[in-house]
Amino acid sequence: MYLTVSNVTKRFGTFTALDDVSISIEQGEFVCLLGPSGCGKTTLLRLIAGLTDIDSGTVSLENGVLSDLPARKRGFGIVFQSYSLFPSMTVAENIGYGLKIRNAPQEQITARVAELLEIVKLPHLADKFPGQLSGGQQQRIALARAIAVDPRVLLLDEPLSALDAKVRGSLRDEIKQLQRSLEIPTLMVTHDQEEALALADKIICMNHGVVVQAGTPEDLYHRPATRFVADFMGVSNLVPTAVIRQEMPALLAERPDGPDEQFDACIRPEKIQLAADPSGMATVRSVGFLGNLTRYNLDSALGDLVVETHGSLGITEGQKVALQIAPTDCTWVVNDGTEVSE
Ligand SMILES: Nc1ncnc2c1ncn2[C@@H]1O[C@H](COP(=O)(O)OP(=O)(O)OP(=O)(O)O)[C@@H](O)[C@H]1O
Repeated sequence: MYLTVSNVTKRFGTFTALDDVSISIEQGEFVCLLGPSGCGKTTLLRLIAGLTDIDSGTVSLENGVLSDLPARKRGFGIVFQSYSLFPSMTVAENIGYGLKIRNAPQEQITARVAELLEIVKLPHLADKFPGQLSGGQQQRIALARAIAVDPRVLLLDEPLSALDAKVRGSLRDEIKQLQRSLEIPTLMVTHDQEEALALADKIICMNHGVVVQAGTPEDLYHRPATRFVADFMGVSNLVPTAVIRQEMPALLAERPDGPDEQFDACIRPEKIQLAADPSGMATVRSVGFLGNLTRYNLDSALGDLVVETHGSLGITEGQKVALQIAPTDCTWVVNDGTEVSE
């Protein structure tokens, strides 16, 4: 383990923002902290950065405990959501700032700034001021400033969320490439599951100040542990055990032991096969064209279901359909009471 957070608790007054949280980041790994607003992601990032005090627990880097080290001595690079460049400094001065306060010689600073401007593909903006740049350009410069000092860890707090969709997508790809080529261990906070799936080697999914599940994007998408994770990772069909027992008992094959209320079946929309069938168990309520996908909303004996297919099946609203689901495509998740979001 490179960076380790062990049993960290943080309270604001009587409110517990983080409750006994433990996470780790390996050398060179890209980790996303994912969860809904207010779940404690930013608080965790700030604790790691040294910007907020810890009530109990430790933060360690390569076995050295960091908890008492002030933020500026941790050697971390940080990029925040809002553009946090120094407005009265040029782009070059912003990028060189960290080296300057470490008393690096001017020619070294100049060379490093030029190198970073090339890396973030903005060499022509060296003499501009932040106010003269677009949001995407400012975040690129903030990234360059954060990596200028060869940080031991890169901390990114929703760096893309203030950007429009197109810029966000391209900068996301650039951050990934940059992180891969520099191999800087990176922790990024996001509430966007698509962003986490696209970027992360490991996703740490949080809710109400606790870690609910940590694993690869594939783990969280295909093998969510709870209803909350299944719902947060995308559209899911979550069906109570009792309903499965009655309507499709073959799907029970892989269910863990436990009372019916304990586990629900999670079936991804792309895992359900549809066929027009006048005696089928489901009726098509609506059909949506999503470009590369077609989405079918069904009323069925399993409840409301969403099914997605590549291309169109030629099935229309009001038609009866038969459903085919393989037991291995049915994941069993702990029923934590989460309501499925619309
Ligand atoms: N300084 C503070 N004083 C009191 N409460 C705080 C403070 N900072 C955070 N909180 C509370 O702690 C909880 C977690 O906040 P945090 O900013 O870590 O959430 P988040 O998951 O990053 O959410 P978002 O995505 O909205 O930024 C929230 O309920 C917030 O109101």
